[in-house]
Amino acid sequence: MSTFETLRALHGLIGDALGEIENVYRTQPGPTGPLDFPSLDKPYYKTVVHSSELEAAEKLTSDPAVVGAANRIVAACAQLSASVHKPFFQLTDAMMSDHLASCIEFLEESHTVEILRTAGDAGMHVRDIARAIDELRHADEPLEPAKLSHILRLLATYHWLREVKPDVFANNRLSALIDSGKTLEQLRDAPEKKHDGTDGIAALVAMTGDEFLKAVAHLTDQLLPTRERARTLRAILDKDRKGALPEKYKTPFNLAFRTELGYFDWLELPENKSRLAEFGRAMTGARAWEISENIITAFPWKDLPENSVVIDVGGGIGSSSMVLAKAYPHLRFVVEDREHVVEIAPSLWDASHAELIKSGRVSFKAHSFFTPQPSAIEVPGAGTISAPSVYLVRGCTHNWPDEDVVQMLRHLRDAAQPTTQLYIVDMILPLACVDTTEVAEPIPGAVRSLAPEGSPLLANLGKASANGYLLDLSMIAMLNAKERTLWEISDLARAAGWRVTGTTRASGSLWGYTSAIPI
Ligand SMILES: C[S@@+](CC[C@H](N)C(=O)[O-])C[C@H]1O[C@@H](n2cnc3c(N)ncnc32)[C@H](O)[C@@H]1O
Repeated sequence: MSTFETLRALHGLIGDALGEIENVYRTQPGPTGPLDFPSLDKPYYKTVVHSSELEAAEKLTSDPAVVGAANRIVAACAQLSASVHKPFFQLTDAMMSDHLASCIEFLEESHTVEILRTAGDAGMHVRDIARAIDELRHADEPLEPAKLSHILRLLATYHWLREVKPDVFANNRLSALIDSGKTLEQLRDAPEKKHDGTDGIAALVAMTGDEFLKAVAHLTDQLLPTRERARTLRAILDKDRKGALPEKYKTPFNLAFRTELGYFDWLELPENKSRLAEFGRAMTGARAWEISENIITAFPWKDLPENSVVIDVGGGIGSSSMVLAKAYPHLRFVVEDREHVVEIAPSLWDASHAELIKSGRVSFKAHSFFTPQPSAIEVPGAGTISAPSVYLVRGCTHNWPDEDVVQMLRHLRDAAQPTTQLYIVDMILPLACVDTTEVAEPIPGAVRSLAPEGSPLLANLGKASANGYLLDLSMIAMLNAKERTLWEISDLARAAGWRVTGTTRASGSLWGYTSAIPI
């Protein structure tokens, strides 16, 4: 294929995929004609009541056909850009992409999205935005409107806001995503409650914009410790510490935050109290990586007998258990996590979930997954059981190095009955080429490529899947851990005494739902 033929094929893919999306919308007529795709210029606030037409249009964006076509568009556009953009501009865009993350962190931390919500489509002048930020933050030093306008313009350039007219900015569909839904009064009077009772997206921005961003910046320093720049940094840290310890800079996170503690231990320091609460909220926000209904249908929950017990291992504040408990009233959930987490978890749920906790359908228990499961578990409403029907391990294996994952799964295996199932939910990273890995035992659900047969797209859909590889690097930087391929997960499970029996992928994302049974 000549380059022009490849470019034309990518262009054709975009046109075809757009046609598929239009078809889905055309077959779902709204009250005044066919539904239109949600506009990038129009904010869609989750806490505001919308017209039934807008809501239907928004809902359709999660339709599997739409998600699939949208991913092909994103992949093809990125490949086209990379092909035709001057390489130097691609390079500088990439090398300074952290600026965009910093500006989005600023947007969240300064409550600019909530301020702009009050201004509506007409937007607000940067002078007034700066004044409003100062007021909300009880600032001693006024924020410079000139700097603010440059931050907001970078965001507008990347479609994260709109510059309506010179120095006047308004929210759009992307910025509205990080709206906490709180009023300005609430933010002024109790900023520490900004993320309480929210979908956690704003908390996810706070966590990734602070901890992840700073940690990843030290990746090369940590991996290539002898390079001169890294030596300078370490010399400063060692001086602070008065004598280096061999293990202290195990992760880029340790270098960035000048700590010898692992991330989770560090989160439990008294000075990180708000970060710990934010982490729990951010995990709720991380659910947006998958469509929340996916976990409801990804495993055969409905086939489990009445009063079956699911242990949500490393379940955090219970984000998955709450969704499942609402969907399956016949099941009982025990959320196990670290003591500090389960202590605060019940207080973080709003009234609509409190009943699940009060009735005992969802209970919390302090337990480290690196210690053996108890041989008898007291479950409210189900009595004493020796092993649950299911161990659910969501978003945990990616937090740990291989040997720790084997230990975690081995403890579950040791406590399991022959009928106990293990459900692992984490990203499953495809390769960037067609997967021709030769395996002794094929796994039902494994795929060789996510791209349409014969298309010039990367087998993992490139940019459309990039968030999985970005999260992978975040895990390396924060925790010396990683996201894994299906074969890596399967090998670790086997080493711990489990056999992977199948996997499915969330529509349009890299989230994978993997089932295993005791060997
Ligand atoms: C990425 S979060 C996932 C939380 C939850 N499963 C979810 O999907 O929202 C990882 C969880 O592992 C918990 N964790 C870390 N170390 C643990 C340990 N030794 N024992 C139990 N849980 C632990 C953390 O507190 C955190 O809640």
